[in-house]
Amino acid sequence: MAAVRDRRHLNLRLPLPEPSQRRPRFPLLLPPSTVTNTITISTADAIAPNDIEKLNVLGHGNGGTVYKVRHKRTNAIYALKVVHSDSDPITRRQIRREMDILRQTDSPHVVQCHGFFEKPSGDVSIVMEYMDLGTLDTLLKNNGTFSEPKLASVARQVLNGLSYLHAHQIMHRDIKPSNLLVNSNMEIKIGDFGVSKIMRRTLDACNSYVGTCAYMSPERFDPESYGGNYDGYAGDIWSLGVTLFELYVGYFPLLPSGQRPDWATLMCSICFGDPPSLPEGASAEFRSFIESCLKKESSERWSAAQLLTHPFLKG
Ligand SMILES: Nc1ncnc2c1ncn2[C@@H]1O[C@H](COP(=O)(O)OP(=O)(O)OP(=O)(O)O)[C@@H](O)[C@H]1O
Repeated sequence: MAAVRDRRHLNLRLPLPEPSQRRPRFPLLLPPSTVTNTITISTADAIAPNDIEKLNVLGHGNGGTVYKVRHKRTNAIYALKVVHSDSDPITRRQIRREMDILRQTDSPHVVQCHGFFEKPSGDVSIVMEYMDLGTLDTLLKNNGTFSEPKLASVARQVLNGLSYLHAHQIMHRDIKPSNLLVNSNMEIKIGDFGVSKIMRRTLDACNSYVGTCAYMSPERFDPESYGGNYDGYAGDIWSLGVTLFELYVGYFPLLPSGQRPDWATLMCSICFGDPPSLPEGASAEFRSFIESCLKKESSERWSAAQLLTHPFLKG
């Protein structure tokens, strides 16, 4: 197990850089990527960073701090993700990657981006739509577990987002409750593209070890045992299956309830254990849906487009 040999620290989030990765070419017209001191809300309404007032901190991620902000002139509310100039190179690379991806995505199921700016000080910021209920992780902690009808709605929306991303050769690689944003219309949008990857060629290798370990598929933990390069699209589906399972039962399903995850235990559970089974009481449709996401063999896992036709989502 090369993966075991290579890991010395118990770190659930392992964002290793990809030295060979270059900024991708985009098929769509993009805003200028050079240093700019303005935020482009629309071509007719560009605002300077000074036009934005920070209201409060919404959260901290590996990649920086997210603030709730107000546009002073229009009163519009946004979320502003800031990575400071003194952040480590990996973090700075991640926010640039996120900017690159958000520049070319346009889906109701992917968080919308309203602009970017980079201050002369080196701080890099992304202005995003504000999702007023936070993330699915917040909802789980505050409101408890999700019913099957609610999960079907979550699954349908996330799969629409994944289907869009995968059709554009973008793999998210870090699907988990805290990266799925929610608003009070119960719209779910995929966010945090810091470790995502755009596949420039169909046969591009995708073997970097990034993302949050707990939600990683078996073939990402141990690519050698699973035939070499992993399929990142199928990896996103595995992560969605774990996420939905967790929202249903209220705890991370791949470890005994309450156990603190360490890397080795996780790896054994994901790579050598059977996929978890839903508790009694789950419907046959939901059980079948989760099984279709959590096939250990990635080639047997359903794609996002296939899952959108699953009977569980028919209601
Ligand atoms: N568009 C948004 N609207 C409202 N809140 C947001 C938005 N984006 C992020 N947040 C809040 O900020 C927090 C931090 O987000 P961020 O994307 O930086 O990191 P994360 O996904 O929580 O963590 P990690 O980087 O470790 O994956 C989120 O958990 C969420 O609570």
